[in-house]
Amino acid sequence: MKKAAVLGIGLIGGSLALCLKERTRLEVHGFDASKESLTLAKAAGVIHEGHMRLESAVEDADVIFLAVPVGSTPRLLNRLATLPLKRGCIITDVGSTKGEIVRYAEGLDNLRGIFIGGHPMAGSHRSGVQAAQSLLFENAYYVLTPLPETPLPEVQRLSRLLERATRARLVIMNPEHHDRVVGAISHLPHIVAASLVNQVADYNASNEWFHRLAAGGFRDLTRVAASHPVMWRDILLSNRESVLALLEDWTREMEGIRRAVKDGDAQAIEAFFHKAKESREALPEGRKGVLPPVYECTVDVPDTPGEIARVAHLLGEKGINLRNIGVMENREDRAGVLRLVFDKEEELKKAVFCLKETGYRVFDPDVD
Ligand SMILES: NC(=O)c1ccc[n+]([C@@H]2O[C@H](COP(=O)([O-])OP(=O)(O)OC[C@H]3O[C@@H](n4cnc5c(N)ncnc54)[C@H](O)[C@@H]3O)[C@@H](O)[C@H]2O)c1
Ligand SMILES: O=C(O)C(=O)C[C@]1(C(=O)O)C=C[C@@H](O)C=C1
Repeated sequence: MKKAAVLGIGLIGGSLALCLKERTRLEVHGFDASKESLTLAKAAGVIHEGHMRLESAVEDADVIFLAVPVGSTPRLLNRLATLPLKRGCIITDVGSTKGEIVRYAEGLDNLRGIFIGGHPMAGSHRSGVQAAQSLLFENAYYVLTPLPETPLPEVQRLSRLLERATRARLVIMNPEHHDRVVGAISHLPHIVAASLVNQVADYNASNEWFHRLAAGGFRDLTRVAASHPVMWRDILLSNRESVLALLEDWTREMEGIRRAVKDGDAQAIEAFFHKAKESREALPEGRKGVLPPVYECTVDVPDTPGEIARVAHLLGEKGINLRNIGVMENREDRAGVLRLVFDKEEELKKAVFCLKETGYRVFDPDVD
């Protein structure tokens, strides 16, 4: 493989482009409807080459990634179907929904290339190439949704490429199954977060204390309500069936707790929270769950220049090897949260000790 084309150089397309540039030998070409995004991407070294014309972006490409909102993906697939793509090229996407897109691509007889649906289970409420980062997908699941007739060698070729570039965990799923699961753990939660924020915004309109007093609980719960409205509009419309079924279950759940509160049913209320606490605590997190061992911690640092270098220097002085260091993008209001990854548990332990001793606030998922 020599050339990759990434269509849509935003948060996900830009992050993928960075992964491909940093960890493969592919020449990475970007295409975007926004000239500004392309200019930014080129200037920041996210892509080798930027294109406003789709034809030149995908010409001779061995692999094509579609990274635009899911509502725009079918139109882009239509356009690809009119182009003389390289024989045997792999076309994949990163959309948050899979059923509709995979079936659409399947129906395009003229599409030269092998389509394999994809979805990296990592992201952020931020959007645009400015938010792109090459560590975004590390240790996250990356779902591929090939159909039974998709040639296995091509699925393996794409898996290997993505594994190397993103350092994610590749898994294969049926597209409809993906949509039911991701509907429950991503799409419904985004609706609920947005509805909470909207409800409180209405109260706040006549009394500003609602926003002023909003503390950790509200903020933790609603970070994703700041996500891109167009992206989420498209996701709900594309996964309509699953979302409707989930909203029905959600309404039933809310009715249950409403009734328990109304009836003063202490036992039912406690059981409601008890079940949630147990399930939340059983969620696989980092090395505690099904993901492979990751020896990592996060460190709160002041948002000032030179802080990353200071932490790296401190650890270096103690002979502690850092595998990776990155600024976490998904913790609102904590711009200075550094994620440190180590190869060995003992290195993590030494690092946590030394950082705490120096006065840093460190969060170690195994201890805290
Ligand atoms: N944001 C997340 O957390 C996340 C995570 C996983 C997957 N996804 C999926 O990734 C895709 C991209 O999301 P994102 O967060 O990177 O969005 P984004 O807004 O950051 O980037 C989208 C980019 O696509 C460009 N674009 C939009 N329509 C276009 C078109 N028709 N032709 C060319 N360029 C076009 C935009 O200019 C923008 O640069 C979506 O399908 C989304 O469902 C998002
Ligand atoms: O971290 C976030 O902000 C995200 O919303 C990421 C998130 C999610 O976990 O729901 C959002 C959409 C994707 O398709 C995959 C991941």
